[in-house]
Amino acid sequence: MELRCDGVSAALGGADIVKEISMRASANAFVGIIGPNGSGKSTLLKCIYRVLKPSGGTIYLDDSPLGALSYKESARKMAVVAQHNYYNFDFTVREVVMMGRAPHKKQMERDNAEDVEIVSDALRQVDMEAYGDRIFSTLSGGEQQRIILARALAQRTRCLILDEPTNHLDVKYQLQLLSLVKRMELTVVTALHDLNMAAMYCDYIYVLKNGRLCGSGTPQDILRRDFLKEVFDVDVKIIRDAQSGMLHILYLPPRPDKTEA
Ligand SMILES: Nc1ncnc2c1ncn2[C@@H]1O[C@H](COP(=O)(O)OP(=O)(O)OP(=O)(O)O)[C@@H](O)[C@H]1O
Repeated sequence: MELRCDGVSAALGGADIVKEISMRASANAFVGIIGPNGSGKSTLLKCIYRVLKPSGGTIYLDDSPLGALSYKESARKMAVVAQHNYYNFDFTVREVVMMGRAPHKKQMERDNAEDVEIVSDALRQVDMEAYGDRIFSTLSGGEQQRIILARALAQRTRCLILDEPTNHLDVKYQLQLLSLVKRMELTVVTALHDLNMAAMYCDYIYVLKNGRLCGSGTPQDILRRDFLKEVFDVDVKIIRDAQSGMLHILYLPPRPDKTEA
């Protein structure tokens, strides 16, 4: 499944936050969106997962404009791991993951044996099968994040949208989550802060600054010293591992401002 944004803009509180963004995640590609705080990554993703209506442009899933699909139809094609997940009721973990099955069911249709199996499978994939009966709100931030991924996996979609999915996760589970998603060969669009994770997992990266696209390319194209300085205002050293060819970004502390002395 391909996901495409054609000149997408979004406004919030009367301000233009996302400005004419065009991007594409081809079938089964792992695409990262990076950029400084407030650059518009979440806002663009919210347009993609339909909690925000773009003020301009069109988003396509394959050849269907999102607006032509019902919410249920798009939820059968695209699952989301958003940044904040709160429930007003004390749902168990299993109930939360079962919500991922809703787009595949008629109103009031009961959960069947296949749903139960899919939910158990999703919990197993995120290493949380022992937590099924726990109350979701009592889990730690990282545990909740893994359950929200399980809910998205239980949706069994070909496209996955992730907004900072590694927030709250310790390094083992950061690697586990991104490796799991990568192995599944879905079309993935994810906002990421960690540039080393972006280097490891992304096939292609889009860079946002002040709501505009300011670069795109493979990790090798994008993760360059001068460009990262320009976008993030940080000094870095880029190291390429001789064996794996993998890029590592070493952050250098800011130099003291000479005028301060
Ligand atoms: N409801 C709102 N009204 C006005 N401005 C908003 C609203 N929601 C978000 N913004 C602003 O839009 C800008 C982009 O926010 P967004 O959350 O998309 O950025 P981001 O790139 O995801 O940031 P971060 O890396 O900090 O998560 C920010 O400056 C934010 O303050």
